[in-house]
Amino acid sequence: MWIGVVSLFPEMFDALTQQGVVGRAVEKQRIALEFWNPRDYATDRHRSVDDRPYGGGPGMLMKVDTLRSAIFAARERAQQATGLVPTVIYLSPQGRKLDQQGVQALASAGPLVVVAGRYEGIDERVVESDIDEEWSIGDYVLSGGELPAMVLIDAAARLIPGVLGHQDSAVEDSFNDGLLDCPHYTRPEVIDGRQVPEVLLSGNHAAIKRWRLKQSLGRTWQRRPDLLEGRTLDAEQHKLLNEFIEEHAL
Ligand SMILES: Nc1nonc1C(=O)NCc1ccc(Cl)cc1
Repeated sequence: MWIGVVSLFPEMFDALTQQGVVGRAVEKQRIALEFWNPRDYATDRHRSVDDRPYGGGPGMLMKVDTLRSAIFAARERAQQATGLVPTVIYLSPQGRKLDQQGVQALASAGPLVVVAGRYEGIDERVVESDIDEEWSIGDYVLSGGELPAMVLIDAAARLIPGVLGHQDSAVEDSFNDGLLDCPHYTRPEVIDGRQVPEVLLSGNHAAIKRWRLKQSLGRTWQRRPDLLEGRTLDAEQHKLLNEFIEEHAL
């Protein structure tokens, strides 16, 4: 997967590329990550990359010409590297809320150019003319688009074949099948008098699989009933959820 990043702080992305799943994916060339910094296109003595907002008000906006030059360069490179026209993504609280389905769509959308903004925003005409999709990672205000960009890249990278060690860990991840994750346990067997559920020590893999599905269904019902709304459960899942509800009926 080819991802271009437009950012004034490309070094922030070291957090993504220097270790972990995405780091290994970049090393194994499952993901190509390239950066364009608008500051490299600044022509004035101060190398300015911000500009004042029409209509006044506090704060600055990203300077249009340096931002657009960086986006164009990234777009050009994407086509040269992949032969495909990239999808240009802009992260902001005004965007479409990112969820696992959105991540799956972006991970299979061909090359991406991700625009990480700074200051108070970018000119609306740049959004209209150069941005294909605007996405939000949540309803809160951050200081820039770099962290949201890293969230998106990390989530998408996990879905690229061969990126995760054992592929099934991606499958069993919560939200992969639209349910919350089941509880997890590891050594020691007892923590402050709390024991590991017997079934997990039984070696009965069918029972363990069943227990985990029941827990996922039950926790989703308890904590995020909205996730169950758009979903039809098969007979087995209905049975497990009903068992869970009976066991947890107050
Ligand atoms: N929440 C979010 N989901 O995606 N992005 C955000 C966010 O707060 N971005 C901050 C931001 C975005 C653009 C610019 Cl120019 C400046 C700051």
